Amino acid sequence: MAPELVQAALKPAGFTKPASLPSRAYVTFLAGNGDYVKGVVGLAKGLRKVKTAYPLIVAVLPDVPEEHRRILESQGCIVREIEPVYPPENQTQFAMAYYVINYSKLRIWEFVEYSKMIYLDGDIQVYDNIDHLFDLPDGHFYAVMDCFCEKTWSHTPQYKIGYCQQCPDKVNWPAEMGQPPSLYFNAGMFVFEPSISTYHDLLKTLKVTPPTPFAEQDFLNMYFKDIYKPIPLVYNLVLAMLWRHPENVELDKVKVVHYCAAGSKPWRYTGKEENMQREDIKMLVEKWWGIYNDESLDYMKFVADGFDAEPVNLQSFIAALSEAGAVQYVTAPSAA
Ligand SMILES: O=c1ccn([C@@H]2O[C@H](COP(=O)(O)OP(=O)(O)O)[C@@H](O)[C@H]2O)c(=O)[nH]1
Ligand SMILES: OC[C@H]1O[C@H](O[C@@H]2[C@@H](O)[C@H](O)[C@@H](O)[C@H](O)[C@@H]2O)[C@H](O)[C@@H](O)[C@H]1O
Ligand SMILES: [Mn+2]
Repeated sequence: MAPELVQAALKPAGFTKPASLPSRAYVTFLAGNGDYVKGVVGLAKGLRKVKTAYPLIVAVLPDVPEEHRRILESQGCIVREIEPVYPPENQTQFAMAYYVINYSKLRIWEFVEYSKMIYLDGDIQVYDNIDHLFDLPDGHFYAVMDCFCEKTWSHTPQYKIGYCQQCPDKVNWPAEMGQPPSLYFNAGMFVFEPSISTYHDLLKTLKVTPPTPFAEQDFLNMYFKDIYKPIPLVYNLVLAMLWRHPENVELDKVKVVHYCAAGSKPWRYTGKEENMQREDIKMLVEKWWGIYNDESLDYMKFVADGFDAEPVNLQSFIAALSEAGAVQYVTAPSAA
């Protein structure tokens, strides 16, 4: 079989990459037995639609039921159970009470079989291929800058004076308040390098860090402050930007949408909350459902379609693999 067919057949139809390629993967986090599993299924199908070359790992807490794990595996995800991570005893009022479970995201630094990973919240959708982010130089923490203008920030000095890093010239940071806040990222999407030493240091540092309203997002911003590098907003559109900083948004260029605004989770969307009747919000929610409901993106269908298109004689296929110098391939589920 022609080598180019071998390559085509090896595209994202569930084959792991030869050991020689750097091991990279997308990773998301799932907790509870509720409806966030729909978000993760949507994410897996969205990554498949944009033809990512990498798998999607789902770090699940023990409370994620077997049935949800099976659903994710049937969508080509690699499911890995993690233990919860709790912050030190505290009286903190988290911006959202459930944020306390988000510290468990820290376990993904332990996934050292991968040299580089892109973390994506389960309420994120990827509409354009972003695999090129894996090629960003090592040694930094890449993420998109957040916005401080939503009520969820009303506890902060910047909110109180109307300062936001998205428009730093609108309200100047008063000298009497010292230095303006360091650049602050949204922790719903980031590019990072798993490392056992960083993992242990994260957990050790957490033990002595009083929790704050944005939980692990605040903690990660503090921890990675010196190596944080902002990446363009197209890689994580925090929906509030649409009404808080429309001048910073070119919606047709956005590659990743983060459905984090109150009422915007597509699988729970009612349209009743503030801003949820906006045309752009309704379009983005519909776009998310279009992928979630697209059966051609279901893993088994996608793989079957991929092979049906080229009736492949398995023996000649394996012979062609060895001809092409390919190492022993093992089929492994992947979101791709
Ligand atoms: O009940 C929950 C709450 C949160 N999450 C995970 O934790 C992430 C962060 O929570 P969320 O996205 O709701 O925070 P937001 O970005 O909306 O502040 C989610 O995307 C999910 O991946 C989950 O799996 N189950
Ligand atoms: O646990 C804290 C969470 O903090 C962040 O969500 C916030 C933040 O984006 C605010 O800026 C918005 O105002 C707010 O709506 C939104 O929920 C992350 O998206 C999420 O992954 C997680 O880290
Ligand atoms: Mn989120």
